[in-house]
Amino acid sequence: MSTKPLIEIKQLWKEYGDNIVLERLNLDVYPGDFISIVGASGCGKTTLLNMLLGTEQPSRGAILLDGEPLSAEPSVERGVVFQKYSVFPHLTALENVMLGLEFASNSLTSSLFGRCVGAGKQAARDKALMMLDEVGLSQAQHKYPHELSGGMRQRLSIAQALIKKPRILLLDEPFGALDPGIRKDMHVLIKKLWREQQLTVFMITHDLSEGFHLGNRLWVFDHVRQDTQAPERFGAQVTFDIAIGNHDEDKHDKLADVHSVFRQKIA
Ligand SMILES: Nc1ncnc2c1ncn2[C@@H]1O[C@H](COP(=O)(O)OP(=O)(O)OP(=O)(O)O)[C@@H](O)[C@H]1O
Repeated sequence: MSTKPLIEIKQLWKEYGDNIVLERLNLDVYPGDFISIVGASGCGKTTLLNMLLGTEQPSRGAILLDGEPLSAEPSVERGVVFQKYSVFPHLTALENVMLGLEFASNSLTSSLFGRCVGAGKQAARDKALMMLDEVGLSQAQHKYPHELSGGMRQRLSIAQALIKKPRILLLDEPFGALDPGIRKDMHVLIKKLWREQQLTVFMITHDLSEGFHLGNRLWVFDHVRQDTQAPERFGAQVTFDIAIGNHDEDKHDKLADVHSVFRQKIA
């Protein structure tokens, strides 16, 4: 693994009015890290993801990408998948993935709706078909989202996020709404894509086992300081940054060690 951080989070604070959500985060993230993020509801996990995506800005401090301040809006370097599917209901699976390419090229005159014709459109279509194949959806290319199962819709969201070949993938409880069996299939898929596409991944989860199974690092968000009279007075921090590693046997032992400590903190 590279010794140079891909992302540096430096003295980062996020406040909404008087509500201090996050305080003084200092973290380095390396290319190829898969960071699982856990913590109690409302402690700022999604807020951090939004800052990494560029839809929210830090109140103080900075996030650096390759040593440079992160651009103030989403870019092709960062793909995102939410728990609720972010695909468009009136487009087929193939069209949804092609639309992902359009966002990447910053052209709103899309190959679906306008100018991009001929070779360009065919290339976009071929790329989208390959991506659908990667996520196991080639048979469903002409289906609309409402004709897909929950797991298939999340596969489609992942295809849409990855068609732009981002270096960073942001996952906000991506499998939270899926049945356990389907979740397992999704774990296999996301691990495969992480390795093949050499992604750096941030994944919020409420399932500690899932976080351990997928991640090579686990961040636990918690409040170091508490004021019960004024809960908004102190922000959450990353209180533990646990190196989980990549070997399933080691993970199993470590999970058993920390399960009882963190169980009540992440529910
Ligand atoms: N745009 C916003 N304006 C004002 N307050 C906000 C905004 N976004 C988030 N917050 C507040 O920031 C805090 C953290 O919210 P966030 O969604 O990041 O928590 P979370 O850890 O992801 O929670 P959960 O696990 O329930 O999804 C909450 O108090 C929330 O009300």
